[in-house]
Amino acid sequence: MPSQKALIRRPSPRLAEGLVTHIERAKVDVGLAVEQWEAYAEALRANGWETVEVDPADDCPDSVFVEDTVVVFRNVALIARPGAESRRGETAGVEEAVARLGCSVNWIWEPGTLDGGDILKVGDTVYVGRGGRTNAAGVQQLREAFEPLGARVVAVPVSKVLHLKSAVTALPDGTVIGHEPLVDTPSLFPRFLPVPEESGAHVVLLGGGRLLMAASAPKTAELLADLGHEPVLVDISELEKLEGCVTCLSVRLRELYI
Ligand SMILES: NC(=O)NCCC[C@H](N)C(=O)O
Repeated sequence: MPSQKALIRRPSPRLAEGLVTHIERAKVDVGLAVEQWEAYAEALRANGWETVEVDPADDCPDSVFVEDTVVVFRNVALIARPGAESRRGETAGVEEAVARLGCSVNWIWEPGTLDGGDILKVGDTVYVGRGGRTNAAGVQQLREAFEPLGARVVAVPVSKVLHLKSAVTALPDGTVIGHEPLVDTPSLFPRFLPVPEESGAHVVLLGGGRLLMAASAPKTAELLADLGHEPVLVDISELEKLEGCVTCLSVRLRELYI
């Protein structure tokens, strides 16, 4: 049976000190952020996902954005080497969690840097954003790790947002969606659908046509509902103040057979 597990990580009490790169810093209400994170986790569970909490990393302000620390393809978990030094302490706990779940573990090594938020999987195609956090050595190491497993790795420039998946994600049918002003090269994707809001570009595939999306993208939710999808909205406003998206708050383990 394929597993339906999702890794999540409780926000650090130091969350408000998290990094901000492409937007102005705004005051984060940590109590509200924790409530929003709990509602996000509940939405995953209500839609058939078993949530698995990685041990908290209270000294790492950005640790709630667990997606950035690992990329899973088939049964292999590639432990990232975050482009921001302040996030490197996040990976040890995640390595332990994926090993406990039965993944084979591999690593990005110095001088490579790679953030999980720069990876978008569409079937066996693995898009990787070469931007502020993922460097050329990281892209090369990703190829070496996943191409032997059947992945086709496609590198994509990212210059306008933090991560590739801040700019684009994909619908269940493989159509890539993005807010065009923030996508460097939409023509790189075989099917591209522009969406009207920045956070509308972020969808988590829950299964059965359901899409977990941020409440800050109501027009996109309407557009996608009109195309026969089923948006499930969650308010993550406090996490958005730190450039977080619905995608970066979990790692779905879809292909792990256990
Ligand atoms: N995958 C993601 O979009 N991650 C968001 C990370 C936000 C965090 N404040 C950072 O700058 O690393």
